[in-house]
Amino acid sequence: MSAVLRAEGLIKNYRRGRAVDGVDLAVGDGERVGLLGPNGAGKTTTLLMCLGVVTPDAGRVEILGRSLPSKRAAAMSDVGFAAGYLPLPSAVRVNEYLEMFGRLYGLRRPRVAAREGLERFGIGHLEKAMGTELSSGQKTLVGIIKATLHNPRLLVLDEPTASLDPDVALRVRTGLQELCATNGTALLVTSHNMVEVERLCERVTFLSRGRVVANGTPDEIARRFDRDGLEEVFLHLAELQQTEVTA
Ligand SMILES: Nc1ncnc2c1ncn2[C@@H]1O[C@H](COP(=O)(O)OP(=O)(O)OP(=O)(O)O)[C@@H](O)[C@H]1O
Repeated sequence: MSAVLRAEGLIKNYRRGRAVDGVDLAVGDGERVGLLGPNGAGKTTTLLMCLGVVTPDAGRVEILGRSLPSKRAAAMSDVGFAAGYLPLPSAVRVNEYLEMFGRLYGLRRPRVAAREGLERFGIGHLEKAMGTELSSGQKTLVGIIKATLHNPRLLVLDEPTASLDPDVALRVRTGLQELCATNGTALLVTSHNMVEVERLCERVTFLSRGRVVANGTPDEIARRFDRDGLEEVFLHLAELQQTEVTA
């Protein structure tokens, strides 16, 4: 399988210490990968280095064969990014917001793409709503739709369902599964919801204290740690991380 994302030896130091410590991460064409780990494990920092938003102290990142940072602009035309914590402007309507991004992406029919995205994630009725009229879950959905308007080869999602109730989270998962199946979009997603990751991702990379501690299918990882599913592996790793911090 050819790689849409290949990151090698990523290191990032902050004032209080090393956040990411030699991470290798790859996402194959059309592959759905979960990046997991306890709070502070280095997931967001790793994602932001893969997107060229945070500059690594060491290591390299390639997206579809284009190296960051020199080829970042070209690389990003094939990437979409959404996160639960990204704000949405309040003074525009949802369709205006999406169409504006569609035009920035250079789409020939931004209105059609916006409409399709809204239908895919089950919020067609919010097309004319103002940003101020949306719940935080609805804002998250609009952010994901924005990130997928240009049919990216790689979709990066940081905690996409963090603030969502189970019904909306299911809608996000279903929309993502449909998108990936239809367009062959590869997915790199962080989440603290292990059930969601088990359903959505074919492969999982676990981080703990900035290092990769496991990489494989959810079943392989559960077997390797002799645990019943990802939830138990997560709890085990979180406990180890906490023990190391307090030791
Ligand atoms: N901009 C920053 N400046 C200083 N330290 C930072 C910065 N961003 C992250 N860190 C530190 O780097 C470490 C990793 O943070 P990161 O946000 O990557 O973890 P995470 O796995 O995404 O955590 P969470 O699950 O809580 O979102 C943490 O110890 C954090 O305090």
